[in-house]
Amino acid sequence: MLKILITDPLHESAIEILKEAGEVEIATGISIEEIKQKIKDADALVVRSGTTVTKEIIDASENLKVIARAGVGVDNVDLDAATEKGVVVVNAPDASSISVAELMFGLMLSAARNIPQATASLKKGEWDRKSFKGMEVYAKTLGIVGLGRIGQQVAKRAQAFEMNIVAYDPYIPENVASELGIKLLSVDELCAESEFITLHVPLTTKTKHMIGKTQFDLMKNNTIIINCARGGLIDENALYDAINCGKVKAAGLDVFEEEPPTKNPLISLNGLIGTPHQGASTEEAQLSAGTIVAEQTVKILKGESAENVVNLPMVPTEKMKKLMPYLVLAEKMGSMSIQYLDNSIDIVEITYMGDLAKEKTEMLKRAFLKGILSPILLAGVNLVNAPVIAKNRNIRLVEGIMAESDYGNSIKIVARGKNDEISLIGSIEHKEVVFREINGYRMDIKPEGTICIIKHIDRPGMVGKVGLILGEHGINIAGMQVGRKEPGGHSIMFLDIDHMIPEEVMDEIKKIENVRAVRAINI
Ligand SMILES: NC(=O)C1=CN([C@@H]2O[C@H](COP(=O)(O)OP(=O)(O)OC[C@H]3O[C@@H](n4cnc5c(N)ncnc54)[C@H](O)[C@@H]3O)[C@@H](O)[C@H]2O)C=CC1
Ligand SMILES: O=C(O)C(=O)COP(=O)(O)O
Repeated sequence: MLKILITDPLHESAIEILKEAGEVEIATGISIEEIKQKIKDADALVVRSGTTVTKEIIDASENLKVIARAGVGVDNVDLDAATEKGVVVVNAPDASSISVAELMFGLMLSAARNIPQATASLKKGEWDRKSFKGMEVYAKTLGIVGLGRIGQQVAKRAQAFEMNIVAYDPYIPENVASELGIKLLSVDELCAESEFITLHVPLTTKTKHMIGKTQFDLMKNNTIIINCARGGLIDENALYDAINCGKVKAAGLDVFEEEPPTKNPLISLNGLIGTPHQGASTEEAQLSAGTIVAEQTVKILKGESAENVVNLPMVPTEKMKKLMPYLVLAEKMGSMSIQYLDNSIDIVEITYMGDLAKEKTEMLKRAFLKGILSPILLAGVNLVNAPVIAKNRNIRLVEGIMAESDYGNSIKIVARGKNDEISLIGSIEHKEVVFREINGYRMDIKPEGTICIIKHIDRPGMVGKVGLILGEHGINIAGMQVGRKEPGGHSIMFLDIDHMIPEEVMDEIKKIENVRAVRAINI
């Protein structure tokens, strides 16, 4: 009999579906040590956001085949550890979009009209009609950060309130925004123009604290900010100060950097209203998320394929084994391209060179697209769905082959965004991915961890100036390469560094004379 372990509250209908596939054990609110014990002989683990599925937990399992996340964000599941162990991870990416969008309006209207404070006063027996004067949302500007599934649902509903909608999402094609009647802005412009701001991006190294002191300083007085995505998107200390000084009239938070927010000073502020991570907690969303992942779990346990697979642990065929290092190469090239351009990609030319020109390259194309999409969509992109998601995001891909190459079996890509382009040639050396050319500069880079790319004019002392700034901030440089085409011309500097570079340090480097652009890339 198969064993299915459930460690977070799940909809009854989902439990019923799972019972048909095996013996179900429901153990919510248990410690990591208890999960490690219980998972030993489990075939499936079903969670929501309450359980952090660490490598330690995954490694403690002996039979585990599937981890099901009954919701959207898989940031609580160690995907690499699952893939390494051959465990499939599934989620339900669309199930709660409408519920989250509706909660955002609940919080927005509550904040605008002081509904929670007025209710509390009423319950105390008071009849205070003066203290809770609010503001209309009609004709006000709503700034939506992240125009994905939830952001678009929010936009549609905001139109009914006749709000003026602007958005920040550099990776969304302009026509998607214009069809929704939305003006795309930079995040700083959005902060300066909006009366209401709502966040709908995933938490990544790039989005962490994307709303901090600089953005609060740009806001109008009495801005209302709503966060139903992830706590870490807002610098909570900066929000505390912004509420206290009147920049922010009210914040409506469903999510917090640390949950539950027991020691969070924000909670005591009158300008803070909130809910305990309730975005997906509706009958409809839970029924949908629960049954979707339960059905997927049953399919995987039966050895069938499922639709919402987040990772793709494959048992490679002999042919695939040969291509495997090139799949990693293609994915890293995709990841590098999107992070370098930091904007939507319109067209990619991909050329398979050397013996790769004779291979079936469909999987390489898919791996490249997965590389482009994963840094911005975080979860839910895999080799199966990457081409469809890319098509929906208007990414055009042109493939070609070339028998001759300076680097043997290698891949060349040229990716064009709105304002810039990148070309890369990569190959495999001693089983490792190596980037051999970047924008026509010969290089020898093993793309791993954090890379800082600096475009500059070739002048004496550039390396020293950059090194000094990084050193002053305690950032260690593990390796460095500089490429130039001719003395005194355009150059490119690659730094292999130990940590992600904070935004303010990037800004300092940007200010060095003759520096043209700075990018921090995480691979
Ligand atoms: N409060 C709750 O209970 C729930 C919260 N969520 C959270 O909501 C968030 C959004 O979910 P979805 O809309 O389904 O995701 P999605 O993947 O459909 O959309 C995210 C959008 O963010 C954009 N984006 C990525 N990086 C960006 C950046 N650096 N700057 C600006 N835009 C960027 C992407 O291009 C994409 O359009 C996720 O973090 C998810 O975990 C989801 C469900 C329930
Ligand atoms: O689906 C998500 O990303 C959520 O944040 C919802 O989390 P939950 O399933 O309610 O614990």
